[in-house]
Amino acid sequence: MSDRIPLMAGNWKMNLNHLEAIAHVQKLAFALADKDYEAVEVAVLPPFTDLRSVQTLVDGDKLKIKYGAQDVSAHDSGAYTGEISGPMLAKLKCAFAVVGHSERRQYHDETDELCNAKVKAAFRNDLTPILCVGEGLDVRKAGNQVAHTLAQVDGGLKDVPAEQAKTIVIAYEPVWAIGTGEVATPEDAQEVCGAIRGRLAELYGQEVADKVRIQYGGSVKSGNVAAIMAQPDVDGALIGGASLDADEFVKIVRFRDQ
Ligand SMILES: O=C(CO)COP(=O)(O)O
Repeated sequence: MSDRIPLMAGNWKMNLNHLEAIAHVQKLAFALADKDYEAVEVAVLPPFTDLRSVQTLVDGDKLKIKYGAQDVSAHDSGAYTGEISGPMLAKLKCAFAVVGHSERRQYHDETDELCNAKVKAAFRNDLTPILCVGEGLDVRKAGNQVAHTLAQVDGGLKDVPAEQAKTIVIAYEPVWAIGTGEVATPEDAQEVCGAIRGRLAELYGQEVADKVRIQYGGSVKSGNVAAIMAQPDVDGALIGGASLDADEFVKIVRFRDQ
């Protein structure tokens, strides 16, 4: 048994405006009890425009739920129209910043080099990066999922010191399993998550590798989360669609009861 505390994070993607966000977090707060937060770290990752409302609610009611952003600029300030900086997110007391989600890699051409700069920007601003990695269907069919994913881990962590690396969260999200209802089998998830931990051990030593939380993401639901979480190198889940349903998300948080 590892002493890594599972991280269940809801990636809302481009869903829920700030009023809906308040209602949703209130529902979660009402349903979740102290014992849930003791067993699992619970986080929501709303769109940028919701973050201030979520912060006000969490601060005002001293909620234990954490929150973060779905992206962060590689730059801390300046002429970067449309970007949101690490200092801005830190000022809103975000705990996390997602980096390199496959939808950003795919639709915004984000490279490993840019993801690396974003990981560093997150660390520079005391945000925990959730670095997303994972292969597409072609790569999976060719059996190259491990090599492909490890190259993304190498790229994202380039020149990141061990002191920082030990606090990163890595999310393995096979692209073919995202929003498709097609879940990787628990064995598929373990194969790649185990390989990621092995690579972290090569890069930073076993002690660091044992501290890093590795999430699985891709069509996670209350019905499949327990089997995935039973894998030794899976330390949480990054949940898209199912995180928009408060009851379902709470069930996922309580994966041990499923
Ligand atoms: O991309 C994901 C989370 O970041 C997964 O999305 P789904 O849970 O909707 O498949």
